[in-house]
Amino acid sequence: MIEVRSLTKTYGGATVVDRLDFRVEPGRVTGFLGPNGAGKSTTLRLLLGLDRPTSGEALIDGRPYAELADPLRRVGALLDADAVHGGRTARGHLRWLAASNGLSARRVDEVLAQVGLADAADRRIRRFSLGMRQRLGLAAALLGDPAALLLDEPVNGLDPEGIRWIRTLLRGLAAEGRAVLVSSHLMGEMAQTADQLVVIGRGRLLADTGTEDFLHRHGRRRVRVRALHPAALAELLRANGLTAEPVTGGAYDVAGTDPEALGALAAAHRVTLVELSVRHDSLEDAFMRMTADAVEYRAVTA
Ligand SMILES: Nc1ncnc2c1ncn2[C@@H]1O[C@H](COP(=O)(O)OP(=O)(O)OP(=O)(O)O)[C@@H](O)[C@H]1O
Repeated sequence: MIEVRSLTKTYGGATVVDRLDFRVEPGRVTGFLGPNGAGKSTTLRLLLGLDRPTSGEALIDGRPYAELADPLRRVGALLDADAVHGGRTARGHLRWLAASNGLSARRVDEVLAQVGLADAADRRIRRFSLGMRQRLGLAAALLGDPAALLLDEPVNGLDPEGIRWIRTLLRGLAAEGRAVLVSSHLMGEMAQTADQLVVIGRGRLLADTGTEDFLHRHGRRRVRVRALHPAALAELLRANGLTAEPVTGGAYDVAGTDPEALGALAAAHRVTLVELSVRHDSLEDAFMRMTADAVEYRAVTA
């Protein structure tokens, strides 16, 4: 199990990770989200013993990474897919990793097949596309058959087929009872992949909740309505004090009401509706709303 307790990291005077507490439970995919610079990579690096906490703890199975006797069997990680020697072949790279960690060479071919690289096993890594390097990084993470996985942006650079493949892989790994922590900027993807979301901003925990619950709490629910005569509808909404946002095609998204009430209102005023439906915010909308205050550098828009 992966756990951070009051984890804090400062660089110079800047607090990058600020008293962070969360756990990554087995059997679930936990999405690790936050704006650029929120501290996600730093947290993963602290968990993997690549940096030391200023205070607090980053634990794998109750111990700091450096104290694990057989780290590759406990936790697999993908931080930077380019951190490999380009002159090696995929098989050569994994064999070296297996040998230096006391793992069998047979396992190398298993993970190459698992990530779909069996046919490219003897090609030099420098000739690999980014997507292939991501797959190789995942193969390395899976080498020790670990109970926990820490993956930093694993879908970076993957095409839609690759993204779908990773989603299926991660869901399968969680279904096998592993704890999977995955950072990503692709909200649509996280909404489909993660059971749980840990959201941080400026190093602090903003949310640690189920994906459905997050959407329920931070996403808005609005009614999309479109009328045969948009001007008549706009006037009706205004006259009834309803907040309506115009969207494409002469439709409006209306807050603070439901389809039944809006339909009845339109009927009572003989406004003919041609569309009436409930719209839920996407995870991206909900995330943007909740992290708006925590964005370190917000783009200035005209
Ligand atoms: N070794 C370091 N020395 C000084 N500052 C650092 C160091 N590593 C990270 N930082 C700073 O810590 C902050 C958090 O960085 P981090 O990479 O953890 O964020 P992130 O959430 O992973 O961001 P992104 O989504 O952009 O990858 C940034 O402001 C970064 O500049």
